[in-house]
Amino acid sequence: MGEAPAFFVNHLENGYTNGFGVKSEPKNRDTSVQIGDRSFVIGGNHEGNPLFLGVQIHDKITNKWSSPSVLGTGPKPCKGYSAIVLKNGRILVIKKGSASDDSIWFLEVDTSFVREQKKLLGREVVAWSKGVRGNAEKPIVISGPSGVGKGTLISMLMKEFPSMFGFSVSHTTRAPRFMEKCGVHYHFTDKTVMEKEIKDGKFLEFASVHGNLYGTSIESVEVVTDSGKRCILDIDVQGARSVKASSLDAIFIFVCPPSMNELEDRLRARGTETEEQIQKRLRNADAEIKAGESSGIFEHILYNDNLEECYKNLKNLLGIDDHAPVNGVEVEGINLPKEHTVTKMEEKILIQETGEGTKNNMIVLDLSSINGGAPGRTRGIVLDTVKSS
Ligand SMILES: Nc1nc2c(ncn2[C@@H]2O[C@H](COP(=O)(O)OP(=O)(O)O)[C@@H](O)[C@H]2O)c(=O)[nH]1
Ligand SMILES: Nc1ncnc2c1ncn2[C@@H]1O[C@H](COP(=O)(O)OP(=O)(O)O)[C@@H](O)[C@H]1O
Repeated sequence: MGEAPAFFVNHLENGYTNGFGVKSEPKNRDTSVQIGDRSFVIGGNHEGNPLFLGVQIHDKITNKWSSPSVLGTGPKPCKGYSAIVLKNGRILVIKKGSASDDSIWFLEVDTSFVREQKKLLGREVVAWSKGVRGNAEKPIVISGPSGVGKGTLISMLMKEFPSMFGFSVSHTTRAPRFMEKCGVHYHFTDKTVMEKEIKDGKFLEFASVHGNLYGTSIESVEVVTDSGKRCILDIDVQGARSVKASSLDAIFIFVCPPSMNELEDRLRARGTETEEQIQKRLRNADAEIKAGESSGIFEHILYNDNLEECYKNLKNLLGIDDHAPVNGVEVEGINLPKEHTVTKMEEKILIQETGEGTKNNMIVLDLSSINGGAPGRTRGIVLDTVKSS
């Protein structure tokens, strides 16, 4: 058998001067875990925001408190938490007495994503991801040169299977085209606002494309996946490269034109760009097609010559035919008890209901197949109740 049951919601010694700015008793609601020389205290709220649970770090060696940058959307504060240190730089945080779709959270303190963000931001970083039961189907990344037909193919898919696919609405600093709606085709935004949000860790990826800034916010992907739909991202090759390096486990498809002449004709016929912009897009297309075909990012390359044929090939590689079932979200609820103890047994977390008048049921949280992570969602959680006899 593996390691001995180990549980631990350790309160720090009384009377500490904490990062919340006051010398205080640890509050009942605060929870701390120790990793090496550091304690991570989870409680209170983040920068005075009552809707965002706070995180503080205490370094034993320097006896100093610090407030890390907190990335991702974290849990809302509640009546209490259990926390346990997992492998690979994560802390499992269980909200007491919460419904199962909001009870399991992961605070990443030393994962590759967090290490990368630390380097980028030059300061201490932690990142939240929400635990989600089961596995949604992989998001789909579609790239290809401007005018090749990505938008057309995506629209066909969304029209035919409206409850199966959802579009990740990107942010961009380019001006809206005639008929483009903010929040539907893009979130049209200001460069300084977008740069600030990138700095705040709100984006899964971003890139400068044809002279404008484009990016996928973490939220835009979460909105789609949380609704139980398969998320489609229409992003350029640089963005696809970033997504490939992130925790988002996706399918990567590159769409090629039959020829450069045909691409030019399509761009002109669309009538949405000025001559100067068309020239810029055609110049970039060459490099993009080369990168798409040879970068090793894309598992699938589609040639969009005849539209109907290309659409059929797209559906084939996504494993859907005309009678494909509509995928849904699992809704069975298991509420985590307010009073409980938590024990770790290898990859399983045993949550034992305690307290008077309870049935002493045990809930088993199986983390052996989790995937994904911050920023976004940790998927693949299995939750089961073992009734006490
Ligand atoms: N990296 C990245 N690229 C994006 C994003 N959204 C759109 N793009 C890409 O930006 C490029 C230009 O998009 P757009 O201005 O809508 O022109 P279009 O491709 O000709 O329709 C295309 O290659 C898109 O795939 C994003 O969020 N991130
Ligand atoms: N297979 C095709 N044959 C001819 N025209 C096409 C084909 N696919 C797309 N188009 C047209 O080409 C233009 C560019 O397509 P669009 O979907 O906007 O490209 P993208 O999103 O890749 O920039 C649109 O006017 C569209 O109707």
